[in-house]
Amino acid sequence: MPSTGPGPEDAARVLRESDCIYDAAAVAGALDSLAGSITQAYGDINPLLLVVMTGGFVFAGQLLTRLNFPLQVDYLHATRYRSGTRGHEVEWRVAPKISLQDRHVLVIDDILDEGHTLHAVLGSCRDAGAASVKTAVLVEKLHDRKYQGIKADFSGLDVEDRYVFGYGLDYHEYLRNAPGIYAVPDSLLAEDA
Ligand SMILES: O=P(O)(O)OC[C@H]1O[C@H](OP(=O)(O)OP(=O)(O)O)[C@H](O)[C@@H]1O
Ligand code: HPA
Repeated sequence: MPSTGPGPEDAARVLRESDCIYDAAAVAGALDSLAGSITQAYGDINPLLLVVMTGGFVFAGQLLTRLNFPLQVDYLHATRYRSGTRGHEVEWRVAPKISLQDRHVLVIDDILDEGHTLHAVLGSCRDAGAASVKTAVLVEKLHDRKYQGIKADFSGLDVEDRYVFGYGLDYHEYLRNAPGIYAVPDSLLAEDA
């Protein structure tokens, strides 16, 4: 539980006052479609799926049960937003335990926003000797601030340029469990400043 910043009552108010842009059924449809594309690309090549914690765990969990082929799973923890809503430098907390050498690696994260996190993760996977590295995100935010024009190889849902939460995406570490993708009104975000 965070010691500073918004608390549970604030999170409840944010959930009440936010816009649901994709409900659970829409997310499930996107997951089915992503699972189909990922199965086509990876079904025969024994990939290593690398989940970017913390936000990637809900997406990864729901995606994995839709993938019916041999694969291994590991995780790493990199964070840029820490517990807030504004980005900083990418901070490494936990590295993968399984060797990436000569593996086909699929990096799984909740969102591609400005792309600094995925850019850093991709670089480190290549440095670790992966045979190939691709990325899958549940949500891609549409704006022109992408770091070095980075794109996800597999992407489920587009969102406009607003702070979003749900399905693993947090609002000050809360609301990762929200059963849809929600956008926070700018007026509430301004209260974080
Ligand atoms: O494209 P970017 O602008 O780099 O942002 C995307 C990253 O930001 C979030 O992680 P965060 O740093 O908030 O850590 P968390 O997963 O623990 O919430 C999210 O889970 C992505 O990893
Ligand atoms: O819009 C967002 N929501 C939650 N986490 C994030 N990390 C980057 N962008 C976002």
